[in-house]
Amino acid sequence: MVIELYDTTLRDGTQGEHINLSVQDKLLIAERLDEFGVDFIEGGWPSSNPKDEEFFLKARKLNLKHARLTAFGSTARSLDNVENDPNLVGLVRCEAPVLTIFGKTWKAHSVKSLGISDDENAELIYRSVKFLVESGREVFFDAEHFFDGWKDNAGFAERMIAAAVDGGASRVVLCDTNGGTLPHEIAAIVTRVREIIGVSVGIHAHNDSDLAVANSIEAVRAGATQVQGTINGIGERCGNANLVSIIPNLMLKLGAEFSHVQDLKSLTSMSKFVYEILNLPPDSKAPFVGKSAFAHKGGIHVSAVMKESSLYEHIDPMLVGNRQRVLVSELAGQSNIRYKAQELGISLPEKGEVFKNLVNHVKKLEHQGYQFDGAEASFELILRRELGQFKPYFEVLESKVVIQNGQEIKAVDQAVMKVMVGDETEQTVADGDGPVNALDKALRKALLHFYPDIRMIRLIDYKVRVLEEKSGTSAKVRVLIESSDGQNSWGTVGVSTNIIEASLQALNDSINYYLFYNQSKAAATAPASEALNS
Ligand SMILES: CC(=O)SCCNC(=O)CCNC(=O)[C@H](O)C(C)(C)COP(=O)(O)OP(=O)(O)OC[C@H]1O[C@@H](n2cnc3c(N)ncnc32)[C@H](O)[C@@H]1OP(=O)(O)O
Ligand SMILES: CC(=O)C(=O)O
Repeated sequence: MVIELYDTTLRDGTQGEHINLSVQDKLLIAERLDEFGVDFIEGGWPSSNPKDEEFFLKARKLNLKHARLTAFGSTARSLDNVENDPNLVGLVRCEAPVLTIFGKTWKAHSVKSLGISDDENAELIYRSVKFLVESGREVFFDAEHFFDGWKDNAGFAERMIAAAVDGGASRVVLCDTNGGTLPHEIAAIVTRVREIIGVSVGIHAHNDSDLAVANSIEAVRAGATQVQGTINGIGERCGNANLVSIIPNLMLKLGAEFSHVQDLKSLTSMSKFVYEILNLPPDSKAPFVGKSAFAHKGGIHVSAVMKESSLYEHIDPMLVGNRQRVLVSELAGQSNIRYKAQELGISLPEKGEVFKNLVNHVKKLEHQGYQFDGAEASFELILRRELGQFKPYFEVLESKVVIQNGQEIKAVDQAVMKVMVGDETEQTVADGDGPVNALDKALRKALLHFYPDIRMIRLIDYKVRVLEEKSGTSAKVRVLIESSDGQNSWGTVGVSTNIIEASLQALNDSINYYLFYNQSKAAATAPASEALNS
């Protein structure tokens, strides 16, 4: 079965809260969708705003390999003015080869929203579609609220899609506009429509019941041959059906084919690309493409996955361009440690006390508040230290932070740091914007003389979590920091009742980790750590 992929990220996707795309953003996403193999790219509603107008103007220069650009709009506003309706005229003028218009197929909408009779609504749909078809375009009809409309008054709903087909629509796309329909209802209604209509049927589902992906798949199983949706499921309210999940489910589980999607290896990078353009953080829990989609934490799972991945993975992550990961935490068993060691290229004995000791050590530390699944670099240092492969590059002998309050002049905090490297000691003072910044600066300043490369390290994220809220200001805190050298990033952790001390632990690990890899690199040992590339 060959299914048409219709992407509406650039139209319905932008109806989602916090989503805003510039014309340039839209052009970039359109090119990427084409590269991936999407059949139809709905670029926007040309007459509804100047941005979409400009997009269609500029999109004429896109060199799309497979995809056909599609413009969206509504039926005419009035039967008196169909041929001069600004929205329909705008669709014709935008020069998109395919035009999709939506019309009312739920009687309540026709009556309450448009205030017209059944005959008038059917006529509005028929004449709007016909006008566009006569302009020489292919026209798809989005049957808005079709499932709610059909359940309320099937005769009305079916009459409206028949009017679209009479007008020349080549696809009737059944829309679950309010997203409240259940999968078994979708299957039954799509089956019924296929029996009575002479054109291909599509599905456009919204996710208000968290069922948009399931509903789209049910529609395909019932014979729909076009699937509409958005990348990462963005869209009005709870979003549209997520193509990033629909595509691999259809291809890998149902054996469906798409005309231009050859393989799915670029699915994960396409999802990330769209998040990047949207300036939104990727959803780590996203099925198929999220960072956690194939991340195993429980020891039982890891033990089995090491024997055979499919025991706890529904597909091979590489098929969609993702990868398997193993996390180390208080829920780990010896298998997790063995896996991480293998990943780091560390050879360990098959059996032995070392695993047991490490598991117990990690569990104890997590009980104290450490969290290693966000701080894999700190875990790696523990592992290597236990194996005698790592010795700290420096020792902090003394640290002191002076917090200044000033109302008239800008308050600047100051840190004093004394470190020992080999037999040498170094003492420095540094000012900072806040105590942690002062501490960070003082530590680097003290070490720079010994390790000039550490000037490359940047702190890119700093998170503090209070662990025992009931203890008030004497509560333990966990500090997680993410550092980067511009190419790689790594996470480290510190825990203490003193936020400065917790921060210093995390900073310590961060610098030690960097130095370890930098020196290994110098010694031509390729770093294999996941943490370094997370
Ligand atoms: C299910 C969907 O997602 S449909 C797409 C929804 N997307 C959007 O609305 C985004 C773009 N929309 C817009 O920019 C504006 O709403 C516009 C330009 C389309 C219209 O703006 P305005 O003329 O100011 O009208 P407004 O938005 O207040 O109301 C919508 C009008 O369209 C009418 N309308 C709604 N559906 C249809 C339809 N299928 N056919 C014809 N008219 C329709 C409404 O009845 C209402 O008309 P009224 O003002 O005479 O009551
Ligand atoms: C057309 C459309 O976007 C909908 O009915 O949801």
